[in-house]
Amino acid sequence: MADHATEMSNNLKYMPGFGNDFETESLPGALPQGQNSPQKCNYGLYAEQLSGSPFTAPRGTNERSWLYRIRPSVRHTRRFSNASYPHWKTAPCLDDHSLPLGQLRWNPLPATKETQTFLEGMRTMTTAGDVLTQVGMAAHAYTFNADMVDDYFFNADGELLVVPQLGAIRVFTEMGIMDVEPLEICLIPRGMMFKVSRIGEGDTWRGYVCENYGAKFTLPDRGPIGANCLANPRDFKTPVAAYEDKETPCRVHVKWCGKFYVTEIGHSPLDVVAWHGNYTPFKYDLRTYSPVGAILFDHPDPSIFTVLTAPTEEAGTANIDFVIFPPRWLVAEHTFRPPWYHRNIMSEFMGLIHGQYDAKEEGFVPGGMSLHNMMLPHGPDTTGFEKASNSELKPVKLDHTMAFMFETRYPQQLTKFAAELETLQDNYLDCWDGLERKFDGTPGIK
Ligand SMILES: O=C(O)Cc1cc(O)ccc1O
Ligand SMILES: [Fe+2]
Repeated sequence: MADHATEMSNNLKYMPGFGNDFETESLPGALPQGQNSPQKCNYGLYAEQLSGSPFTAPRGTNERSWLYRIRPSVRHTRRFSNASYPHWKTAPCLDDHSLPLGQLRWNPLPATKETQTFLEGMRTMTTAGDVLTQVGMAAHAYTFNADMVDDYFFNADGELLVVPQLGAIRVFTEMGIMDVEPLEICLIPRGMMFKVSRIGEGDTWRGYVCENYGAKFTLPDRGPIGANCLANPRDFKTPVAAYEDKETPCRVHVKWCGKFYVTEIGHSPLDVVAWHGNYTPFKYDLRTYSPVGAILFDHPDPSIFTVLTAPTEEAGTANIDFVIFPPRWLVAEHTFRPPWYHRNIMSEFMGLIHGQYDAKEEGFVPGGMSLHNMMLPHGPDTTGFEKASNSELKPVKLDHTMAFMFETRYPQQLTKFAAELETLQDNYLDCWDGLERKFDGTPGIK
């Protein structure tokens, strides 16, 4: 398969379902039947287990896959040397910078000037928690303009939730290939080797990544909503097995407890011919999310738009919620329809994939980012407030919009890069300037 694809491939096959036990082989008979570890595997393949949960995790959260590959992965990680990706930071990271506390918003990362790959183009905006105790997350933004051809990567520190915003990407993992375009997301499990290449033409490919150090992302419970709507399991797509049979010099890059290493090998590590199991990458089309909302009055909490949640031991207190704000009908009567003004114990990192966000029609642009950290007040800008307080409340389709939030229980620490980024908006706070006192002590609608 060529590294630079001109368009998303219709030939790639995916298997539907969230957390299913899948099986797939790219050569007939490559997958052993009835057992995991035959004395000798067909085609001379090596059998290898990849564990995404402790062996003893309860059945409902126990995840592992069996990979049948040309070489065992001990042959893919020979003698590491130190490597450096200075812009990819890991918690705890209390970078020294002089930006005081505040609500923050950025325009998109500037386009890449040098040639760089997905790995080289990763820029950490915030970190939270502590990778050494497998708690917390990092919010990254990326730009890149070159394919990873003979360069491969795995992240031992957490799974990666990739949210392309500009340009489609091909993610070739050990377990198969996913083509992912803006308005789709994909998840690369912790420890899984992969490379990313560009799809289509362009100057810059751009997006966001949430690195989850904690328990894996899963579907939120629906409670009284019942068995359907929100993110439906069948819309999650896991790739079928695909492999590269390539005997050329390659490099495997690793991130492990915040440090980077690289190893030189003479072949591709993406050599899995068949696999079965439930520890897998997947992609998901955000357009298949079925939102449920207020159908009479008031603005519900954004948790109704949770696509995936990464839980902690404390009930209802997520390490990360991945929340989207998709197109939807607004029908609530006698209601201020956009988000209310609020302060939140959770910390909110937001991005805009496409269109406009209803609380901030100006200033929050596609590819942009905002950070409303623990307990910092925020809400609609003055224009949004005036518009929503005075508009006729007929049913309105909120269209051409797709914002998202990485919301974490842990305060998000700004990196020096984010604090000094040239696209930081100095005047963000001005968006609330016009919210003047209306109260004059007399009753009545003002
Ligand atoms: O702050 C934001 O824009 C995100 C958000 C949206 C919403 O509808 C309610 C709460 C909330 O934090
Ligand atoms: Fe908020």
